[in-house]
Amino acid sequence: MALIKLENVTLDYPVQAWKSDRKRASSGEKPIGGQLSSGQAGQMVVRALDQLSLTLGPGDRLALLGHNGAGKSTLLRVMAKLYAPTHGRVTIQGRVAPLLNLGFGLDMDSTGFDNIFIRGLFLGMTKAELKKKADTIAEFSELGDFLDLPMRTYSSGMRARLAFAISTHVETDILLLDEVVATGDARFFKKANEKLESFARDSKLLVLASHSNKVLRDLCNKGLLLEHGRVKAFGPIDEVIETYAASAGVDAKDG
Ligand SMILES: Nc1ncnc2c1ncn2[C@@H]1O[C@H](COP(=O)(O)OP(=O)(O)OP(=O)(O)O)[C@@H](O)[C@H]1O
Repeated sequence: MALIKLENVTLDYPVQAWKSDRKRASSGEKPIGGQLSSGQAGQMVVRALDQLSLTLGPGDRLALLGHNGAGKSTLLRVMAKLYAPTHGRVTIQGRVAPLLNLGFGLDMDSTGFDNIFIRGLFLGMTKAELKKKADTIAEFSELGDFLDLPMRTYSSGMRARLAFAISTHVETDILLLDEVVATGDARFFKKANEKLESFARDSKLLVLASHSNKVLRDLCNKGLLLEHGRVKAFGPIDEVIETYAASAGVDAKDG
């Protein structure tokens, strides 16, 4: 069973009050960031998510779209239960594997192979499960002898491969991805796509944030367009990409 239900979810980040007399060029009509305002007791906040409601079930593959700072990563973190909402309710049913930050649950001084166990345990796998799957994960990553070297010697694409290989071999119902799939090289990207497609075919639930329309079109069937933390559009992926492109004044075929 995979379910994500958000009811009127608002998330405020408290920030240090700032004071500046400096004149800055305004962003004009171009949307950027969440909403800056003063919250309770005059504390300044960035409202990253504003009264967001959404229900996703098995087979839903949701793309998160929107300008820089629209709230995509924050929404993924709320779905991963890393952040509790300031207001509203979040209901998650099923096991969740978040792949949001490539450093998360990885130890840079340990080898790639040891990190399969470190991150696997972090994602809720048991030692017995990991013993069975470690070789398959290692093979999927195609890192070969590099698996015996400390992870700090890896390029970001190599780290992404390993983190992706581990997260997608966990027995999970919900996969949350932030940009990372685009990190590997072209061939690994294709393989990663196929893995995600088979994941989605098994009626699992996928939520993915990316600025690449191609990635979103290939992997997702629904889109959610955020603007300053609010839902601007929700529906079939192609329609939402069109809406976003029209509002940003670019061609939907780009990117
Ligand atoms: N730790 C934090 N403390 C304060 N404000 C934050 C923090 N993290 C994010 N924000 C603010 O919340 C808003 C939403 O940020 P978020 O990272 O969710 O956007 P995003 O849509 O993922 O952006 P991008 O496409 O640039 O990655 C932004 O205005 C950002 O400045």
